Amino acid sequence: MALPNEIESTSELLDAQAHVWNHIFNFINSMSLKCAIQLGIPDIIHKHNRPITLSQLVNALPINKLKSQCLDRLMRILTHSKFFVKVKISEDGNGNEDEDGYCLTPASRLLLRDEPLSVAPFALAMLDPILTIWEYLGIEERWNGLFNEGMASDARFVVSVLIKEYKQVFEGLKSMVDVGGGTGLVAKGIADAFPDMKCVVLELPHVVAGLEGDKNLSYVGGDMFESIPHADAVFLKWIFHDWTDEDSIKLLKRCKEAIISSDNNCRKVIIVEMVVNDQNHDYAATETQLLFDMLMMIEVTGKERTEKEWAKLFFAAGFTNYKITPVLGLRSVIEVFP
Ligand SMILES: C[S@@+](CC[C@H](N)C(=O)[O-])C[C@H]1O[C@@H](n2cnc3c(N)ncnc32)[C@H](O)[C@@H]1O
Ligand SMILES: O=c1cc(-c2ccc(O)cc2)oc2c(O)c(O)ccc12
Repeated sequence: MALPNEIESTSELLDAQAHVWNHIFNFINSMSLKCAIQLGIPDIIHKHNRPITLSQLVNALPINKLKSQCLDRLMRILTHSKFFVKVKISEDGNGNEDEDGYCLTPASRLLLRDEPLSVAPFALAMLDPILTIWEYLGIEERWNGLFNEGMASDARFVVSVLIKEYKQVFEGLKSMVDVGGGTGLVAKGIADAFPDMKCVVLELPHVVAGLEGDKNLSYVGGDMFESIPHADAVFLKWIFHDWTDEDSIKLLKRCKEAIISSDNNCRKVIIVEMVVNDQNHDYAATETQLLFDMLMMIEVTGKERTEKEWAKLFFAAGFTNYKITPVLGLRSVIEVFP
C-alpha cells in the first residue's frame, strides 16, 4: 500500500502514528497525576524523608497489596513525566540487593498538602469529573467550591512570586484596585507588603458578601464593566482571558477611567496573564499556553493572547504604551500606561 501523501518513509509514517497516539492518550497523564494526589503519594514520600522503595510505598498506601505491580507502573509513568525521580539506594549493609527508591521533584513538592504554594487544589478542581457533567446534573455548588479553592491556591502562588521577584511593579502606588480579585488573597498579599497602599477588591456582590477588610484592604461589590473605583492603579489577574476582544476593550476603557484622574506619575493598569509566545523554543511552555487557550475557548468566551493581540486591545482602548515582564513562568506581568 502506498504511503500517504507528503509522508516520505515508513519511519515517518510510524512517527506520525506515534504522535497521534500520544495526543489521544495524553489525558492518562492527567489522570495519573490526579491518582497520585488523591493517594497522597507525594506526602508519603516526603514523610519517609529518604528515597522510598516500591514495597515501602505499597505498605504505606491503603491499597490491596496485589496491586503492587499497578503502583509500579503508575510510578513509572509519573517518573517519566518528572513528578518523581528514581535513585539507587546504596546497599543497606545486610547483604540486600541495591534497590531503587523514589524521591520528589520540584513538581511533586508543589503537590504536598501542607505546601502554602500547593497547586494540588487547582489540579483536583480542573481534573474533577464535574467538568464534563456539571452542566447536566446542576451540581454547580460543588464545582463552585472546587473552582474557588483552585483559584485561591493560584492566587497564593502568584502573589508570593510577584512580591519576591517583581515587587517594584507596585512601588510608588498609593492606591490600587484588584478588579475581579476574588476573595482578596492577591490584594491581601500586596496590602501586607505595602502597608501604606490603600487596596480595594472589586468583585461581584455575591463573591464579597460578608467579607471584612482590615487596615489597608477593603472590598467593594459591583460590576467592573459599569464602574471601577478610582485609584493610582488597577490590577487584573486572570480576567481578560475570560472575555472577548470587544468586552476586553470595554473593560480596558473602564480601567483607564479609573486611573486617569490620578496625579501619580506611576499610574497604570497591571495585568497578570499569559502572553502566548508561539515563536517560543520552549515546546512544553507553548503547549500549555495553547491548552489554556483551548480551555478558554471551550469553557468561557475568552482566549489567551499573543503580544500583538494584547497591543491591539490596549491601543483600541486609548492607552499609549505597555511593558511585558515575563516573571511568572507561563504568565507575564503586563503594565499598560494611559
Ligand atoms: C478566573 S477568576 C480570577 C479571580 C482572581 N483575579 C484570581 O486570579 O485569582 C475571574 C473573577 O472575575 C470576577 N468577575 C466576573 N465578572 C465580573 C464583573 N462583571 N465585575 C467584577 N468581577 C467580575 C469573578 O467573580 C471571578 O472572581
Ligand atoms: O483553570 C481554569 C478553569 C476554568 C474552567 C474550567 C472548566 C469549566 O467548566 C469552566 C471554567 O476557568 C478558568 C478561568 O475562567 C480563568 O480565568 C482561569 C483559570 C480557569
